[in-house]
Amino acid sequence: MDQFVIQGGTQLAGEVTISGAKNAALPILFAALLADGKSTFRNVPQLRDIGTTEALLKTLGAEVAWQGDTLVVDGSCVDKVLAPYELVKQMRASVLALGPLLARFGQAQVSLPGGCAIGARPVDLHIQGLARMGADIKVENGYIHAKSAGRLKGAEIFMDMVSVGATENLLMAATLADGRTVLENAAQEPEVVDLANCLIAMGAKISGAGSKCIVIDGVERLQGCEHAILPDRIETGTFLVAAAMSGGEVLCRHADYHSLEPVIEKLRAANALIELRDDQIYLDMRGRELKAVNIKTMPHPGFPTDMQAQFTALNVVAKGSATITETIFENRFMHVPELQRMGANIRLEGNTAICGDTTRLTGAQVMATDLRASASLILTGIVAEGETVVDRIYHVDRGYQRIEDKLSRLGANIKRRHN
Ligand SMILES: CC(=O)N[C@H]1[C@@H](OP(=O)(O)OP(=O)(O)OC[C@H]2O[C@@H](n3ccc(=O)[nH]c3=O)[C@H](O)[C@@H]2O)O[C@H](CO)[C@@H](O)[C@@H]1O
Ligand SMILES: C=C(OP(=O)(O)O)C(=O)O
Repeated sequence: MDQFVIQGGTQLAGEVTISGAKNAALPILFAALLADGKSTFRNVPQLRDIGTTEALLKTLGAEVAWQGDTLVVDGSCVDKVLAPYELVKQMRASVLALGPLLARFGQAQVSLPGGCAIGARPVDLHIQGLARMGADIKVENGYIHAKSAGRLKGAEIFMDMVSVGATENLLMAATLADGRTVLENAAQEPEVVDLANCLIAMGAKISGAGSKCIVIDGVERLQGCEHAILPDRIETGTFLVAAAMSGGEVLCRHADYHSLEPVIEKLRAANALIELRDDQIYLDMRGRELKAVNIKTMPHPGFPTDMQAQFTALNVVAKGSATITETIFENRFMHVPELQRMGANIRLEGNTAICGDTTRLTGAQVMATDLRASASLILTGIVAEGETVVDRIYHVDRGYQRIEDKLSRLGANIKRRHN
C-alpha cells in the first residue's frame, strides 16, 4: 500500500490549479445513464472514485472514453441495471445509479452501500422518495431491488433531514417521471446546482435548484449534453488551509469562491488575508498570527463537514483555543487520535473537539482513515518537526488529484512511497 513521506517545517508559496469537483462529477456521470445519447463532460478530475464510476458505467453497458480531462459517456448503449457489490463497496456514491436506472428502464438492482469510517450513512431517504414516486422497492440479500410499473410518477416529497445524495438521486429520477415532482427540504449544495444545470442541458425541466424546494416537471426523454464540472471547493479549501497553517501564501487558480463563502469567512476570522479575483482566490498568511476559530458543520450554506478535519488541523497550529462541532456525521473525528500522536492538544467531548494551544508538533507515523482525515494529517505533517509517514493513502486518492504533485509545487517536501 502506498504511503506519503513528508519532511515537515516548510512554508508553502506559489500557485495551484484546482481540479473539477469530485462531488459534482460523480452524480453528473451517473446522470449520463438518463440520456439517450453521448454526453461530453469537461474538467473531470482524475481520481480513484471517478475510475470506480467509469467501471460501473461500463458494467451497465455505457461506452466511456477519456480525452484529456474530458470524459465522453454514451448512455444510449446502457442495457444492464445491476450495480454490483464489488463496485459499490469501493464507493458509496454508486447508489446514485439507482434513480437514473429506475427512471429510464423501470428497474434497478443496486447493492446497499453500507456504512463507512465516518458514519452509518443509511440510504432510507433515497428509498422512501423513490417509493413515493410509485416504485416498488425491496431490500434483500444486500441489494436494493427497485421496479416501477411504467414510468415513475411525480410526487411531493418532504425529506425530514437534508441529504445531498437523496436530493441528487430523486432529482435525477424525477426528470423522467410522469408529471411534477416537488422536493422539499432539498440540499442546497453547489454540487446539486451543478447537477441540475447538467440535467437542464440534457433537456430536463427543473427550477429552484440551490434553494430548499426543487420543482421538476418530467419529460419524455433526455438527450446527451456538454457540461463543464464546477471547480472543487473542498480541494480549494484544503490548499487555502495548507498555506495558512504553514504561514505562507497561495494563489488558487480556476477556483469558485461563491461556493466557498463559509470557508473563506472562517479563514478571514483566522486572520488570513484573502483576495478574491474572478476565478482565483489568493491567501497570504506571511507575517500574520494564525488564530484558532470555532466551527460547527452544517448543510450548505453552512460550514461544510468535508472541511472539518482540515480546520481541526488548522486549530492545532493556531494560537488560542476553539471548538469544532460536527453535526452531519456521527463519527467524523478519526483524525483526532492521529493528530494527538503528533502532539496536538485536542480533547474530544461527544461531537465536539476542543483544541487548545499546542506547544510542539512532531512528525509521526499516522494512519489515514477517510478522505478528509487523510488531508488533515498531510497538512499537519507539512508543518510538524521532522518526518511524517501517512499510511493508507488510497483514501486521499479517492478525492484529490495527485495532491503530492500540487503540494510539491508549492514547496512541500512530500513523496509517494510504493510499498
Ligand atoms: C459524493 C458526495 O457528494 N458526498 C458528499 C455527500 O455525501 P452524502 O450524499 O452521502 O451525504 P448526505 O447529505 O446524504 O448525508 C447527510 C446526513 O444524512 C444522513 N442520511 C442521508 C441519507 C439518508 O437516506 N438517510 C440519512 O440518514 C447521513 O447518514 C448523514 O448523517 O454529502 C456529504 C454532506 O455534505 C458530504 O460529506 C459528502 O462528501
Ligand atoms: C465524505 C466524502 O465523500 P463520500 O461521500 O464519497 O464518502 C468527502 O468527499 O469528503
